[in-house]
Parts: sequence; C-alpha cells; structure tokens
Amino acid sequence: MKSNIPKKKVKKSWQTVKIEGNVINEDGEGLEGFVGLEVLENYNKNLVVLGKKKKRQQLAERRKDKTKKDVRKLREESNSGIHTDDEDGPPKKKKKKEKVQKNSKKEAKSYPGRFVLLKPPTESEDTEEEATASYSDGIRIEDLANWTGMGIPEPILRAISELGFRTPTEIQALSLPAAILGKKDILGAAETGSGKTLAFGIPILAGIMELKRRNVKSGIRKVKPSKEPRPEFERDNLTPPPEELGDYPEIEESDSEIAQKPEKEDKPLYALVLTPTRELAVQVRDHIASVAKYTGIKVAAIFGGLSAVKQQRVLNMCPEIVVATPGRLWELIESDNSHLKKMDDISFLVIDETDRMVEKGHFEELQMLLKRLNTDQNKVETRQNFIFSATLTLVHDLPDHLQRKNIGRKGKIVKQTPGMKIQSLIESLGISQPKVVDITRSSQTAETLTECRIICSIDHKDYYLYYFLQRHPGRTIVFCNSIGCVKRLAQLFTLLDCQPLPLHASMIQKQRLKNLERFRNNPNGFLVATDVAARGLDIPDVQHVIHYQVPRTSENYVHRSGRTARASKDGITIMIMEPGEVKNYLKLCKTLDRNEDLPLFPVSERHLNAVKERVNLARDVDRLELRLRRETSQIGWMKKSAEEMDIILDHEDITDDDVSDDDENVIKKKQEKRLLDTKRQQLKTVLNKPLFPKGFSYKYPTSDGKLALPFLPADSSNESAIKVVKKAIQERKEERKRRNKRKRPIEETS
Ligand SMILES: Nc1ncnc2c1ncn2[C@@H]1O[C@H](COP(=O)(O)OP(=O)(O)OP(=O)(O)O)[C@@H](O)[C@H]1O
Repeated sequence: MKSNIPKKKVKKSWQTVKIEGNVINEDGEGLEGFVGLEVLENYNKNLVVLGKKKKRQQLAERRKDKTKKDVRKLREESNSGIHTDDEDGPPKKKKKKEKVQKNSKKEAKSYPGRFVLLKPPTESEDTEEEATASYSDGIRIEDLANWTGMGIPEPILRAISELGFRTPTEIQALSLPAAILGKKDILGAAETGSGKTLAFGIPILAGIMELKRRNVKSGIRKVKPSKEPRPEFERDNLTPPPEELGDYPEIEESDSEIAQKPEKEDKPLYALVLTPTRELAVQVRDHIASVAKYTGIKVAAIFGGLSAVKQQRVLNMCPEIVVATPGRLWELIESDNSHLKKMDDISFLVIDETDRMVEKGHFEELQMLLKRLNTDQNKVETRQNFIFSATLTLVHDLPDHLQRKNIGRKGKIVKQTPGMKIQSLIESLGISQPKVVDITRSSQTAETLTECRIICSIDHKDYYLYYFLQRHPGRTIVFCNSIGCVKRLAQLFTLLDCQPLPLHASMIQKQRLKNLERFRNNPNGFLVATDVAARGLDIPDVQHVIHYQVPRTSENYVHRSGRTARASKDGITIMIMEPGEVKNYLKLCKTLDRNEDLPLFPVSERHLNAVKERVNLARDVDRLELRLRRETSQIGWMKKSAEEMDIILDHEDITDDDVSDDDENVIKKKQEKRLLDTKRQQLKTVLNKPLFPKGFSYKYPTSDGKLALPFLPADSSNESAIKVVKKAIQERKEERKRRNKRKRPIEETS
C-alpha cells in the first residue's frame, strides 16, 4: 500500500491518513481492534519499525562526534607520515551541511513515504522497541557501541555484527583508530588468537572503501578529492537500505580461491597480504572476506601446490586484495600476470607472521618483493604497512659461540632488546614511523593457556601420547619436529584406531587442505603435524596441543601452543620430553621468562600397562607390515627391471607365487605373514576392551622418573585435562605448604 501524503506533511506525530479501500481486507471485516495508522519514514521489512530513524541519526551523530575527536587527537599525536591535504581534513561546516542535506534528499528519494497498520504503542512499548532495535538479526545497535569512533564504515560494522563480535579485542582497539583515522603503519605484537587478522583486515577494507569513494587508485596517505558522488552503500555511519545491500554479492564459503562472485572488470590491486603458509593464506582470505561481505571488495588467495593456471584465472577477476605466499606470488609476477603488474601501486602491505617471514634463509622471494615494492620512495611513503606476529618482540639470549667471543672483549656483543628488534624490522622492511602496539606478556603465551609436561624415555612417548588421547578425548593437535616423525605417528595411531590426520609439507596440497577440513569438522579430531601448522591456524575449539618433541625454538613453542586457548578460551599444552631434550627445554624456559618448571601432567600408572600392551602390539603390526611391504615392492621392482632387461631372476629374488613351498625365504615370509595376522587379531581384541573402566586414581611421573601420587580423588574419570592439571598443581602447592609447616617447628627449636 502507498500513502498519498505529500512528503512535506510527514511529521513524527500521529496523523490522519487518507486511504483508499479497506486496509484490513476487501469486505471490511476484521476492523475490530483497529486503533489507528502511523506514518513511517524509512520503513523496510528487516528493521524494527518505530523510532528507527531517530535511533540511526543519534548513532550517526555520536559516531561523527567521536570520529572528529579521534581525528583531531591523532593529528596532534602524529608528527609525520600523515597527509594533511585540505580534503583530508575535517570537512568545512558549509560543505558538511550541504552533504547532510544531500544525503537526506537521497534518503527521501530512496525511501518513499510508506505507512503500516499498527496498534499505537504505549510509552513502555516504544522504549522496549528502541532497546531491542536490531542492527542485524543477531546484535543490537547498543552492542556495537564498542566499535564506534574508530572510523569503521557501516558495511564493515554490519558484517562484524553478523559475526557476533561485540567488542574489539585489545589489539584491534589499539590498532584500528591509528590505522583507519591516522593512516599509520602498524607494528603489532599480541598473543596468539587475539584477533590480529582483523586488526589489519578492517583498516585495509576501510581504506579501500575510502580510496574508491575518492576515486583514487593508489596511496592511502595521499587522498585526493573526488567530484564523483559517493555511492549510497559507502556512506559512513548510515545504515544502507537492505534492498540495496541485497544486490551486493555475498561471499560463498567454497573451495574456490576467490571468495566472491567473479566479475570481469579491470580494478586496481589495492592490498597485498603475505603469509608464510598456504593454509594460513586460505584462512586469512576467508577471514577478511567475511568482514568484506557488504563492501563489494574481493579477496583472493594465491599459494603454491594448486594449479598456477587456475590462480591466474582468479587474478584475472581483479580482486582488490590478494593474500599470498611469497613463492607462488613471485612465480605469477614473473609470468607477467596483468593484475599483479599493478603490485607496484598497492596502497596496503601486510606481512603476517613477520618474524618468520624475514628469517634468514627463508622466503627469498619476500626480499625480492620488498626490493621491488620499495624502489619508488614516493610510493613507499604513501603505502600503509602492517607488520604483525605474536612473537614480534621475542628476543633470545646470545648463542653460546657469541657469548664465548665476548670473554675478555672490550666492545661486547650485546643481547638484542625488543626495541632493537623492532628497529631492525622497520629498517629492513622500509616502513615509516609505525605505531608500535606491543601487548605481549613476558611469558609470550595466552593468559588462558595451561602449560604442563610429561617426562619419559624416548621409547615411552608413544605410550603417553596414546594414554592422553584415550583418557582426554577432544580436538587435539600433536606437533612433531620432522616429517618422518609425523608419518610414523600417523601410521602407528591409525593401527590404534585413533584416526590421525597428518599434515606436513611433503603432502599434496589438496590432501593438506582436506585433512585440515576434516580436523575442523570433528570435535574429537586428531591432527599430527609439523610446524607447517604451527602459525596462525585458527581452528575453533582445539582443546589440546601436544608437543611430541620439544620444539626447536621458543617461537615454535609459542605458536604451536597458540593453536589452543584462542580468543580468550581455555586450552592446554603438554610437552612430552625425554632426558635428551632437557637442554632445549631449559633454554626455552629462559627465553620465555619461566622461573619455575612447567608442572607435570598427572597420568594413571595403573592403566599404563594396558596402554603399553596396545601400543606394543601396534608397533609389532607396523614393523611386520613395513617389512612385508618392502619385500613385496623390492621383488616387484626387480621383476619389472628383469622384464625390461630380458633377464631371469634367481630363486630367492622371486615372489612365493613363482617358487616352490619349501624355499627358505618363502617359508620365512609365510611365517611373518602368519605372525602379522596373529598380532592384528590380538590388537583387534585388546582395542575392543575399554581402557579406562569407571573409577581410577592418577599418578604422575616426577623429574626422577618415578611415578608419584598427586592428591587426587579416587574417581576423576570424567575430568578434562585442564581440570586434572589444575588440581594437581593445587595439590602440589598444598603439599609444599604442609611440608614447610612440618619443617618450621624443627627450625624454630634448633
Ligand atoms: N573482536 C572480536 N571478538 C571476538 N572474536 C574475535 C574478534 N576478532 C577476531 N575474533 C576471532 O578470534 C579468533 C582469532 O583471531 P585471529 O586468527 O585473527 O588471531 P591471531 O591473533 O591472528 O592469532 P595467531 O597469532 O595465532 O595468528 C578468530 O576465530 C576470530 O574470528
């Protein structure tokens, strides 16, 4: 239905409305209960009807005031690097007035006056409606108040609201205003899982929107005015009508490398995000794309292991943001990809996991890329850079050989400080006076992370790992130091029916992504990985991280452990260490500022025997299978070569199909096969029995290798791993207190 009321007459109070025909139904029935009509502006089906416009205006006003204040503050703070073109400054009063008028005209044009049949609200109902006014289906306007004043454009806020993020995380709150309003380079260090991706993702999207609005192809710090009218959907702080938003392509969660609808158009390449691993590139793309949902900005991921031709095609769609691993990116640059030719003009550069990316001997392509990007000083100055990692400011002791060099030397080689590390990064990456946001704790790990260890002989590691997996089901990642170790564990734990999912660099990329997806989808998923999965991967609800071997560097420990306890959730990390690894462990404790040993994880000794029986049987099966496989493949290879060379093989080289039953080798092989069948059967039988019958007590291994009894209740069978450790720590504390109390009277009497 349409109102005939001229727009001028529309007021916010009740009005008489001239209507044609019946408003209820054609025969006039159903008018009982009809009380009145209200005239509405800006009515649309997705928004709550009453008071909406008022609410929106108030919110826009509040945001504008805060934004103005922030801009003023940032301008005062910043001493360089910020362009102060007139157009960049706060809009002049007259212009602003004109703009507001223009906008309201546009609004009036796009929202024809409508009316709706409503029961007149009572005072209290009206208030109630205001309070529950929905910004999106999930979050109320009030709930996004924490995101205001940072210069985040409305379409991004809308996506944030849909993601359910009510408050910016600390790193986001500290980085966003400086990045969006101040156009500062950001060097951000914050614990794992603290939301660093959006700390650079949101400013990039906001910056691209600004550049598009101003019709500028490159250089966020050199913003120029545009005579073009601002597109409706990009009006900051104003809710775009859902009819309009509906026309924008929504991001499809799919396997494709591009997260939005393909579109053939020659658009600038605004931003480049570099990540150290392929899986991280995919994840960062998806994360940014989820926030870009209503901006129309496209994000693509370019990484090795998948078809380069396919990725060329993706780039031909001109995504504004490219997330890439350095190797594949360089390969495509060298192949003269037309979209990547625009790389020299990018306005935003992100180097995620920077400390890893700039490590010597890694990512030579990154150095080449930086050299190219930093050739033109004008472009360097107008580009905004983001340097992020959880271990950006982590510094190490001098290595032994340098410490020895220092003996008797005058100009001593000094240990690098976090400040020195930052300075050298700034110099090597060619960034200008960044805002440094370092909110890492001295321990470097997340506050919600519980850390502990298990000490055992190298041979017993499998027992403890199997024990843990059986005793504490839940999404678990086991990290190893080598691909060989991952392969061995994957084999062994498959035999033990644990369904491990391996992930390492020599697997084919499709399988890597598939395994990660399977892990993500299984609440009891068990991923066995090398450090390729250590950095950045954000898999929800990983409960346990196990270091099967002490990591080689403190950084690896921090990042591996950071796959759990993310976004303020609890998590536990357990280091399984053998005596040969103690030296590395101590070094790690020193670098990470640990004054005390990590607590020991409680293990029930009683059940270790059953665990050993299973693991030993699985090991036997594994060994026998491997031997038979080797023999078979060796014979196959010899037969193939013999055929090719047209020669006849000796008896002992040929399979049992080709020789008589009394051949010694054949007899041996048959015996092995029988043994393998028996072992398989035995393993099957023990795996069918429950390992942990209800009700048992814990014991945990002490540093001298003996198993001590922590003071735990007899039946702790349903407790989580975190609870078990926390209890053990508490009990140890109390035991220490008791011991000290017992000692004191003796000391006092002596
Ligand atoms: N403001 C927010 N509120 C709630 N959750 C958020 C917010 N911002 C990001 N997240 C979520 O927090 C999780 C961790 O974010 P992200 O992966 O960006 O962390 P990170 O700091 O980059 O971690 P890492 O150092 O391991 O790479 C993600 O699941 C993300 O969706």
